[in-house]
Amino acid sequence: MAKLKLSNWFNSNSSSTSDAEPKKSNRRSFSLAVSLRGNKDAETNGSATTSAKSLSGAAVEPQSTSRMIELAKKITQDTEKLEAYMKDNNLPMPSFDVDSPAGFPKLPNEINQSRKNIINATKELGLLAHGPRESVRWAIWEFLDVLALQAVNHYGIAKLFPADSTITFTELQSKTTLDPTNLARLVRVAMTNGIFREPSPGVLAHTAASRVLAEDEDLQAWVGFNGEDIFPSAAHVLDALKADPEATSLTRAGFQHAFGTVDKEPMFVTFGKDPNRARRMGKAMVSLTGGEGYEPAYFVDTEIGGYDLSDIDASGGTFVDIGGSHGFISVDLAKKYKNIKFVVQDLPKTVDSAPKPISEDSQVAERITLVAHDFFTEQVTKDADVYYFRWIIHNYSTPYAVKILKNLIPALKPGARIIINDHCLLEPGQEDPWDERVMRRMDLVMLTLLNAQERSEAEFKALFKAADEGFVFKGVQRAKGCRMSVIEAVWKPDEVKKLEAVVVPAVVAETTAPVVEQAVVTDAAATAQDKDVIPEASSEPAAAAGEVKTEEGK
Ligand SMILES: C[S@@+](CC[C@H](N)C(=O)[O-])C[C@H]1O[C@@H](n2cnc3c(N)ncnc32)[C@H](O)[C@@H]1O
Repeated sequence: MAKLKLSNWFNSNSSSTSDAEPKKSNRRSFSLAVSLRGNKDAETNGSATTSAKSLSGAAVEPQSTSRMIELAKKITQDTEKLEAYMKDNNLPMPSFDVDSPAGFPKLPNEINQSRKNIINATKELGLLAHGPRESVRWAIWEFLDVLALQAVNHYGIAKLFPADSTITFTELQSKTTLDPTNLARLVRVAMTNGIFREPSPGVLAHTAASRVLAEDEDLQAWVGFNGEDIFPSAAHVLDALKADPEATSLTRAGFQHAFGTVDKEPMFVTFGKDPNRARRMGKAMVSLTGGEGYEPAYFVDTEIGGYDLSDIDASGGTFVDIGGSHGFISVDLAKKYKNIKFVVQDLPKTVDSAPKPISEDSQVAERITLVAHDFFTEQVTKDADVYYFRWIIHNYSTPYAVKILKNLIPALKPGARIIINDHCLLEPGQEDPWDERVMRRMDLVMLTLLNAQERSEAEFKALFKAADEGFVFKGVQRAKGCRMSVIEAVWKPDEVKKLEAVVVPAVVAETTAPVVEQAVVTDAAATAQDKDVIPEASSEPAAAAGEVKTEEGK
């Protein structure tokens, strides 16, 4: 196998870039380079160059039928399977009609797989039918779909007329500040995505999609947060990357460049000053976590692959839900496990606004304690059995994430488990294509808003190692159908002492993992040079607003 030096990759990449600014060692590039090297090796092995490839990059067996026909057949087979299931179970067929259901019911795994196959194969077939040049030409116009949906949602157009009636554009515009022409232009683009229809010229009617947008407040918040907070921020990511190629600062992401807050405050602080915006983001998160692949049951319910806490239950142990919001995961866990004690930690405002009691079931409520705690300070709940982070670590670039883990150490007893519940990225092409699209887009959302990131298993492993060698990485597990993974380490400070006693030969193995780990250790060491210094403690008002205080208010 040909050996490729990382430096060659960086050089060849940088020579092809049009931006001439000097390139600093980019912390994220190490893991990317590892992926690139892996793919390149596969290609030089010859396997990938001799046969056709699927959209995910997997080699497709050479066949007499073309890839297009193969995909078309697959679409037919899987659609027939889905339709047969729907008919057999007296379920309504998917349709754009206004009275069609807003989504599918929970489908058996096999049928849901057919549904995913249809989504993936139609995407791939569409790209092939467009051809490369046309695909690229029109891919960049997807922002105009976003623009139309952003405007439709902003003006609440779907809510302006009843689902079972029609309205003329002229009448509709009298209910908005838009003029009829501009209203029609925006709505007609949304119509190309199945949102509204125009049964006769100048007359608007609902579809199932416009109706659900009118009815589902969490979905409105999701579209609003994405359209009005993330979309403008995304348009400024290039500015952010040019100014700070390392992209680790919480106050220099695309968000700050878009909203004029560079070096002033992290996004959560901005939101903390604007209750409407903060509320919209909160509701958007409800919409996301209620969506397919993110349901809490995937962590709680062991029958569908959830995490087993029965040994902690048997010993009446303690589970700490750090940044646990209003404790909904702990409530669900407390219903299942009757002996575990739960501590839900969050910032003071969040703790104060939690429902009281936290559950109607007193056996559940009496075992859950809510505590105001800032995870950028030393952990206050000592000797617990599990320290759990759900949707927390992906909000932070490596220097911050390392700091959060380090803050646990004074509280940890040997054997304590640290569980991160986040996306865990696979190598490109190994994920279901639909899931991969969602997860990789989420990675860019993290970059856009927070200069943060989703991580691979190697990156999580390196994160724990950079925090302390006493965190022994246990691995990653993931329930089928869930996009989130459970990433686990165990605190074993004695292992470090044992390791220190062993003389390690000075041989650098040619595996990829140490390259990534090296990169992250460098991260931690470089922290002190950052203008965005990791705080020792995050005090009010920054902490109350959901984020960290940094040097000079940055
Ligand atoms: C993305 S939400 C995740 C909430 C919950 N774990 C879940 O799975 O939905 C991030 C949570 O972290 C909390 N948070 C943000 N900064 C914090 C800090 N410095 N210390 C403690 N909690 C914090 C927020 O208030 C919020 O509840």
